[in-house]
Amino acid sequence: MSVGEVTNADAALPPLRVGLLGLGTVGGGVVNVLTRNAEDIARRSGRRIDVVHASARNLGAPRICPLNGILLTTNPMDVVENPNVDVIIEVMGGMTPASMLIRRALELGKPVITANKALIAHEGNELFALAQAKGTVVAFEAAVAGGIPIIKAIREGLAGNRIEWLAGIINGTGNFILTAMRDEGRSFNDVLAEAQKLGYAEADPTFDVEGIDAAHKLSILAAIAFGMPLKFDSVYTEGISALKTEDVRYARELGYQIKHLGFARRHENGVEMRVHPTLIPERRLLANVDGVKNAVLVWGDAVGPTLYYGAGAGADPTASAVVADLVDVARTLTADPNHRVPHLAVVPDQVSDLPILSMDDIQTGYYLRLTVLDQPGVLANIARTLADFGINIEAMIQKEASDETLHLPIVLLTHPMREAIMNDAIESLQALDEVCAPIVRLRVESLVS
Ligand SMILES: NC(=O)C1=CN([C@@H]2O[C@H](COP(=O)(O)OP(=O)(O)OC[C@H]3O[C@@H](n4cnc5c(N)ncnc54)[C@H](O)[C@@H]3O)[C@@H](O)[C@H]2O)C=CC1
Ligand SMILES: N[C@@H](CC=O)C(=O)O
Ligand code: NA
Repeated sequence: MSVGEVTNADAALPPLRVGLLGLGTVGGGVVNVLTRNAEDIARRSGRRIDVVHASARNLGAPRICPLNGILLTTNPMDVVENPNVDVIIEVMGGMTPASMLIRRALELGKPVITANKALIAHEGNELFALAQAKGTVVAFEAAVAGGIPIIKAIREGLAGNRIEWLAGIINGTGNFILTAMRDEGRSFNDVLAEAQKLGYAEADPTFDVEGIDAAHKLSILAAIAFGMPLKFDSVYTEGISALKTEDVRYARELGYQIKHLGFARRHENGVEMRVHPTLIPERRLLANVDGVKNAVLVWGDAVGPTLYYGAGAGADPTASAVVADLVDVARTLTADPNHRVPHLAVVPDQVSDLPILSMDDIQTGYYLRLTVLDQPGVLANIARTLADFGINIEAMIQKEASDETLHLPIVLLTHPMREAIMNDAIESLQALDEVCAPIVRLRVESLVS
């Protein structure tokens, strides 16, 4: 028998029959990967995996994948209810009707694989409990950082560690936009349109550019890293839409890249969770993650830092994660449900609610850009105001006034300080007579390797 043949696997078990909800970027990618790699996948699963039934809104729409042998419908519930479907893959997106369809599948005892981070972030706690009660599973590797196997890495590969913190570039569209704006000088809207064409963006791209998608993903990462329930509503969220190209330029002059970063850290008194544009020293690996690539840095007490890098969006990379979940499901379908890897990395009765720290209590360095009147004493006033709050300046650049208004930009980096104190300091700086435009504030992360 040649290496590619799967005679034994075929003989051992009947094919696993998959119902696919959604035939867009990810759904199409799943069919392509399952078709292209059918033999390898069967050898790993011990059986063939066939998509037998699929739903889409418009059956006449152009597809990126072949549809031979797949029964098609516009009604996703037909797929869920089909007794000849063993496993459901939900790659439609959105809350409704995805939530109702997944719940029905779980009620029927069918394992569900989903790429829907919005749904997991909002309803994961309930969905996991339902799956548990029905002796089945919700798998969601594709929901965080696309093709990077980060859920598996944290839940299984790092299971011996106390995870202290993690930091990640976890929105491919946002990173694609920031990179193209920086390297090609293209406009925000132009690059966003390209990300949409390439299938990277969410159906509502506000989710990408306002940080909501990254917040969904961060809440999932924090839950599995710290063994706590999903708490999407507690993630402090800022996007990239307000970011100015001059700040990207000034940050580079100071030796930093600006990335949209998600950060979660466990402290003695609670957990910090935030996503926002962040200055990262350019020598760090995370600062050099460009385009649609994502990366997640996880710090475990035993292993130290580990870094996971790869495509954060796109058809085949996301399908890679969905199909990996499918192989996991195929391998464990007949296993005792209590022997499966728990949804949130700890056994269900050990999931413990942890308090979430207010942004006032977090501590980072800051980048401030002040627009000031070009007159004597302005620098001294700024330095004195910051000193009044105990804030040290680490670096500064002062530019020429760019026009006859004599307004000039002053850019500062500060040492780490509590956010509440920095807020008060910014209010005082803003009140100075010489400061003539709203102060721009960005956060600086020096913790990341
Ligand atoms: N595109 C990407 O790179 C990634 C996407 N995801 C997630 O995967 C999911 C799917 O994303 P895409 O494939 O990009 O979306 P898409 O818009 O390309 O495809 C969605 C598919 O679902 C169908 N659909 C949507 N709503 C429906 C409804 N109410 N009834 C019947 N069919 C419906 C559409 O007809 C289409 O076939 C989303 O949850 C998204 O957040 C996750 C990781 C990466
Ligand atoms: N829109 C998302 C898709 C993957 O999760 C992104 O750009 O990261
Ligand atoms: Na992933």
